[in-house]
Amino acid sequence: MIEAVGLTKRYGAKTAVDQLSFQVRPGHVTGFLGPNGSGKSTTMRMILGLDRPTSGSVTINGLPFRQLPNAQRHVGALLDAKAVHGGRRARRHLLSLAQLSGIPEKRVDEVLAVVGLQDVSRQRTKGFSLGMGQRLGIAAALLGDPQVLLFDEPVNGLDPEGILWVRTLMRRLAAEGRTVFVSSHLMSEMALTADHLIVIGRGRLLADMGTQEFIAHNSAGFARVRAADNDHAGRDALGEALTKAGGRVLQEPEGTLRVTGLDLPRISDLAHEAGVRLWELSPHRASLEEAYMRMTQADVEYTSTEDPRAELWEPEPLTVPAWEDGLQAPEVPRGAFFAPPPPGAGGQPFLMPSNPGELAGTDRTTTEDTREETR
Ligand SMILES: Nc1ncnc2c1ncn2[C@@H]1O[C@H](COP(=O)(O)OP(=O)(O)OP(=O)(O)O)[C@@H](O)[C@H]1O
Repeated sequence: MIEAVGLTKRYGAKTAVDQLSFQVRPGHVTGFLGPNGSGKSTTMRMILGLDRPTSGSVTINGLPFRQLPNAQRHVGALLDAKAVHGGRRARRHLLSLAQLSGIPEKRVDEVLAVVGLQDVSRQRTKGFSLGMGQRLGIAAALLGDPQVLLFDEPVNGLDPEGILWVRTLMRRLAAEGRTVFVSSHLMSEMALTADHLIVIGRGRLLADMGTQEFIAHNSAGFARVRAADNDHAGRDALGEALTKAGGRVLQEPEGTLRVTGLDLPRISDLAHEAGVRLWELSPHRASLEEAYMRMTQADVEYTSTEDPRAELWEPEPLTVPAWEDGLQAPEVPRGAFFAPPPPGAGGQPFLMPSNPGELAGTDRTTTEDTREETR
């Protein structure tokens, strides 16, 4: 287990890591996310004793890295795949690392086989592609068969087959009961690989929770409701019924409704009562990328003038339908979830359910389960 308590690092006036406290537990792949410059690498370097905290502490299995006896046998890390002397042959490089830690030579050949570099093991690393370099870095991390593994951007430069391989490897290492801590900017990959997330922004902790719970808490969930094609009257009648029942309804360009504030069974009942045939009634849950963008929005240091991320939230122009005209905007409860107001909504907040699992009956169980696991 890795445990950080009040971990802080300042470089002059710059606070790179600010009072971070978290635990990375064995048996899980824990994703470490944050915008550029948010302090991920600095945190990893402090975990590995390469940087000294200004204040606070971080331990691995109860001890600071530098106090771990034969640390390479306990902790393996990939921080910078390019940090290998280009004139060295891959096997020679691993062999010298092994010898420094008293690791037998046969382990070198084992890890070369694990990462698929056995056929190029006698080549100099300066001829290696970025992906081959990553594989070599992962081999070095695995050398001591450690219980704790840290990977900084391990899939950087890998092709789809390589990415799948890393994902499978991480999950296998965690299933063996190891502690796996991995940073990445590839959200779709993190959603598939990590079961727990630690998210930081400007050096501060933003979230420490299960991946599914993170998505549920930071995404604007809604129900998509589509009346049978050409049944415009039915759609309008349904929209009115949903609004009267307390739902908030927005209309997509082709007429599909986005509904918040009502659960799926209730929407189905209301459609039935209004005599409207439905061709679609589905929960919409945002992706990890969308949830992540939403959470870190305020903590991004480097942005282009025109922020392309805005499109992730509302790619299509939504309209407030006629049946919402003249209605008072519902009061927004504290801690509610928001999406940017759609065009024409007069700047009113788009009310999201106070319980993010509310729209998706099945998701609620998942969220609860994840919370249970987190405890
Ligand atoms: N040695 C250093 N001296 C001064 N400032 C530093 C040093 N190392 C990091 N920083 C600063 O600390 C902040 C955090 O940097 P860090 O590399 O930890 O972020 P990161 O989350 O890993 O970023 P990225 O995702 O871009 O790799 C940045 O503003 C960076 O400029």
